Amino acid sequence: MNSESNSQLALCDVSVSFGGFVAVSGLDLAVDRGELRCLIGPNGAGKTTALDLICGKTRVSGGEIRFEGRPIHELKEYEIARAGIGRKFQVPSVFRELTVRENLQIGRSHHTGVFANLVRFGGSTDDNEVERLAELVGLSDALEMAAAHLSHGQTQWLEIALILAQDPALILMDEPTAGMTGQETHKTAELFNRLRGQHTLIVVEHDMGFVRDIAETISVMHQGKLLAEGTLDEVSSDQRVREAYLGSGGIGHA
Ligand SMILES: Nc1ncnc2c1ncn2[C@@H]1O[C@H](COP(=O)(O)OP(=O)(O)OP(=O)(O)O)[C@@H](O)[C@H]1O
Repeated sequence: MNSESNSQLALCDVSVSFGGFVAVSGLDLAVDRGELRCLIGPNGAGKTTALDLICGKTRVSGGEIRFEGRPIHELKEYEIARAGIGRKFQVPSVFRELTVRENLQIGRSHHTGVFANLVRFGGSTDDNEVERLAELVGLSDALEMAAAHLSHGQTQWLEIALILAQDPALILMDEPTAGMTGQETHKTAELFNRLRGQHTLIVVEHDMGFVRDIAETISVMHQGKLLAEGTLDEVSSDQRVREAYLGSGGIGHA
């Protein structure tokens, strides 16, 4: 396990309740720079809520979250994004009527105003960066295609490219392979392996085949707490983890 003091991200004794229901309770989690951390756990374990707390979508009721050595749990969502934390939600937020290229051009811009951004673009540095991002996520052949015509998997990759366009130090991904075909899931694992080390990634995922393809350290949550941490083999042979997954068909069927 990482030492919290040296970690890029550290959650220390973090809790949150919703109208009396404790969704996250005394959660400790530490992630090092450049790590690809998988966060798993049975339904309702508090995984999405943990991501919500890190990115400021939900406020902690207790405890502390530190990023790059600085407390962030009292910052506003946009301030946390500016500090270098990007979040991919389950529902993509691409501009469906615009092409992949136009989406990426907007994603590259730090200015607001969609059409103003389109007009001011066209410089070769930005073009190169847009093409590099498209290649990274496997969308080079789809650059001139309207986002509305992309497959589900391609739309998710475009969403990932839009987050990468902001170059966040830490990226939070909530079930990135949900609804993908087996082939799309495999390509997503390849993409994550390419991103490994360049950004810190925290990936909430139920697909254990995908987790096996990308995993280094796995953190297992149960009932709002960190239950176990280790390699996939270590956590899947942990008796407490097996018990937590009872009733959901076991860890392999989470
Ligand atoms: N805004 C909210 N208001 C009330 N309860 C909530 C809220 N958000 C989450 N919860 C509850 O907190 C618990 C943890 O939810 P969360 O979505 O974080 O779990 P999860 O581990 O991501 O589950 P899953 O794998 O099913 O997505 C659940 O019991 C959920 O119903």
